[in-house]
Amino acid sequence: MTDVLPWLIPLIVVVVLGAVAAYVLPRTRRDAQQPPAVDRPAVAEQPAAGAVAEHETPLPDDDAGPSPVEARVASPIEHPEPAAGRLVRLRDRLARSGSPLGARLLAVLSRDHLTEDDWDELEETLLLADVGAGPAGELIDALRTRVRVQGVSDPAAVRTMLREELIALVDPTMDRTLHTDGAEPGTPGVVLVVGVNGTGKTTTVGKLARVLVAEGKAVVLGAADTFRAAAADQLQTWGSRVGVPTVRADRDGADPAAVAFDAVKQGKADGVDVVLVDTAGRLQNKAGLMDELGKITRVVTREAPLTEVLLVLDATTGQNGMQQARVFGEVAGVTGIVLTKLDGTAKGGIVVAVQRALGVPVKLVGLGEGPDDLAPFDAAQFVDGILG
Ligand SMILES: Nc1nc2c(ncn2[C@@H]2O[C@H](COP(=O)(O)OP(=O)(O)OP(=O)(O)O)[C@@H](O)[C@H]2O)c(=O)[nH]1
Repeated sequence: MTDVLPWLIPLIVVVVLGAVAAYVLPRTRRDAQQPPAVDRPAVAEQPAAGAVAEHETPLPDDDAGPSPVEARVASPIEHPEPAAGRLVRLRDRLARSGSPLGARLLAVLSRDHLTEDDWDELEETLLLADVGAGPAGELIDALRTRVRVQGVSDPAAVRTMLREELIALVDPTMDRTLHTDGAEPGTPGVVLVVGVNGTGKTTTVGKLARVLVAEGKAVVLGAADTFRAAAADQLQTWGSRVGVPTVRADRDGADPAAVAFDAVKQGKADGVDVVLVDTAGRLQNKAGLMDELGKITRVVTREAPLTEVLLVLDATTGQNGMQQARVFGEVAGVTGIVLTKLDGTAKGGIVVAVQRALGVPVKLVGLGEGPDDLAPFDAAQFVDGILG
């Protein structure tokens, strides 16, 4: 035994050292490869002297609010297709959901001699599709007059008339341009996305970022939904797929106005084309949340003018969306409507009703949960989708 000891002890030391090295070294290397969790932007500056003093809406830096952080996530970058022409998918989606609107209208109109009951049935069909009483009555009157005056009974001709009247009702003259160009030199376009809970705001911001990237635009996302913990992660995931950074708060429940402000500030500093700001879902009867929305609008405007305020409405909620639309219109100065989940309803008439209620156009529609299921709205394509 004493003969073995002199070489056994060094051997044990070598084996132990080897085991320790095998455990520690790979961990150290792995840690060195990890990107930092977050990348803090410069501390937000005060706006220029002379900016409007507003005691009830302190500037983000005065808020003891969050210090928003910008997260850039490295992952394979996707190259989405441009959005033009996507609305044709509506026909397929509606066909799958058994769109009764177009089918029922055409079934009645193809009858030989249209009676009073037939016209009532047509009007009822339009009402069931959420067109709204006023517009439904207008369409029936216009169609009735044309059918009578022109003495048309051929189903194909009646169908053409119906198509024309529906297009007129949806109003092809409305300007549906999405305003994403900066309103002033050196400022990005700023798009604020608002609406009640679960309508699809975050999803829409993510899809819209893809549309803009497909157009070759540089985009920054602002995760001003600090109310729902997972919303910022959800948004960041959308952005990272197309190489778009997300400015977010470093803690839940932070001041959303501060995050929105920092996102726009960051976008301006980076010289991007568009900043898209997601906000928390809010009920139109919750005064505090609606005040908060007003504050976001005012604070963001100090950094750059808002170029578009999009109200996201869930098409499946039908007429309930009308009251929401009106209140948001008053508080947030809505300039365009995004109607989501149009794939999940046969009641496309809500397009007409909501445009009438707000006097602003539907600019985009959601046609599904897929990343590229957001389509620019077009009156004729929409009606063709409904009529099948
Ligand atoms: N079928 C369908 N689902 C959609 C569409 N747009 C959004 N969704 C789904 O609607 C659900 C809610 O979407 P979110 O984007 O989380 O809604 P949100 O308005 O941000 O929600 P809050 O932050 O809670 O207010 C998700 O499951 C989306 O996939 C659409 O056009 N069609």
